[in-house]
Amino acid sequence: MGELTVTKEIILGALSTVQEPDLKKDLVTLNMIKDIELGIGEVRFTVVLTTPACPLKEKIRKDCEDAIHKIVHPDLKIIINMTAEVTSLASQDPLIPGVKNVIAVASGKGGVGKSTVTANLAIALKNAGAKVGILDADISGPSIPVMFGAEDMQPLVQEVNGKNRIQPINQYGIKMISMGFLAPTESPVPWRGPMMTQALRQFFGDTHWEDLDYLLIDLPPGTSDIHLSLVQLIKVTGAVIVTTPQKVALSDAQKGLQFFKQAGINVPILGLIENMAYFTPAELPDNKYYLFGKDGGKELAKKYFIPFLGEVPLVQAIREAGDEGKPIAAQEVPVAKAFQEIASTLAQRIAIVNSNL
Ligand SMILES: Nc1ncnc2c1ncn2[C@@H]1O[C@H](COP(=O)(O)OP(=O)(O)OP(=O)(O)O)[C@@H](O)[C@H]1O
Repeated sequence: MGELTVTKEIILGALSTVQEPDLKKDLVTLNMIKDIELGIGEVRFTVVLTTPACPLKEKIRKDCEDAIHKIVHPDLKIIINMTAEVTSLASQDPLIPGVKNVIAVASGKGGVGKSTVTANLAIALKNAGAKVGILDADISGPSIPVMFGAEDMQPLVQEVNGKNRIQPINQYGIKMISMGFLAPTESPVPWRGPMMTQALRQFFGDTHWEDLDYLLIDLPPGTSDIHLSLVQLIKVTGAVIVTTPQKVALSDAQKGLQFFKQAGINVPILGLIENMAYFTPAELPDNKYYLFGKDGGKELAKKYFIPFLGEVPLVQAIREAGDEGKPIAAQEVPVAKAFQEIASTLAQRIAIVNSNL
């Protein structure tokens, strides 16, 4: 490569022309370039993405290569190590110091598949390499234990730093806590508001969550005392709204999202997911039947200027997987891809919200 002297500053100069497409700033300003090492005719460095689920990973890699080839030298060999460090809000909550992001998953109407979506998104984020937990905040009607085939499991209580802490259940790599692990589900306890708030506080503060990139909160349907307690107890990164496309569900979803948007609560809406968007029979995978109407979720997202995170079809396998206790995203089937894509888009949105754009 002749007389060329490449320095770290020259490499940084080239990389400062590469934009992070979502955050709209260059990689150097965003502090995403680490460990530059120069060798003979080659350069190595690390790009630290804001989430392992980043869908733009390959684009960013290619943009770095192109910038260096164009600005520094066309023949320089470039070895890039792509890693990720999930970002969090400026101050993490002292009640859960190791948890980077708290994501509320809400719906207006019951039965739209909020718990199913929570369970599958958790697994999809974990599959992408993130550390994920689920807090089942549906205190009086928990469904997470059944969906994870963990209804007979009981969390241990262990002393950590002189304090008794609940050890979350770990199933398929997801840490989780639910009232379903602690109280018998067949004899429903008549829960009152303050008791629920107390239980929720324990789920956050007395559970040994350790380090998590994303803690997903499966909220009860509607807007309840629990919703209010959640936003009062903890700093929530953002909320995801799950709806089905039919009118009754959409009008309830609207109420759900208005709850988070109201003054004094101000939780950013990360986006909307349309579940049961269309029916696809297993034997005719290319056929789509819009049983509940078409694009209702998309239109609602448009109306409220919130991102549309994606759609999940109504397929028998999703219901069966939930009933069998192994969410579909944990299985090697095509429909798992829908959750993987939504999880990437969601992770991207979280990074954007955290960068205060
Ligand atoms: N995309 C889907 N395809 C097929 N079945 C689904 C789908 N999404 C959810 N289901 C099924 O619908 C039922 C309700 O789902 P789920 O319990 O997740 O809803 P929910 O909104 O959390 O309900 P709740 O009112 O208890 O909060 C479950 O049997 C689940 O397996």
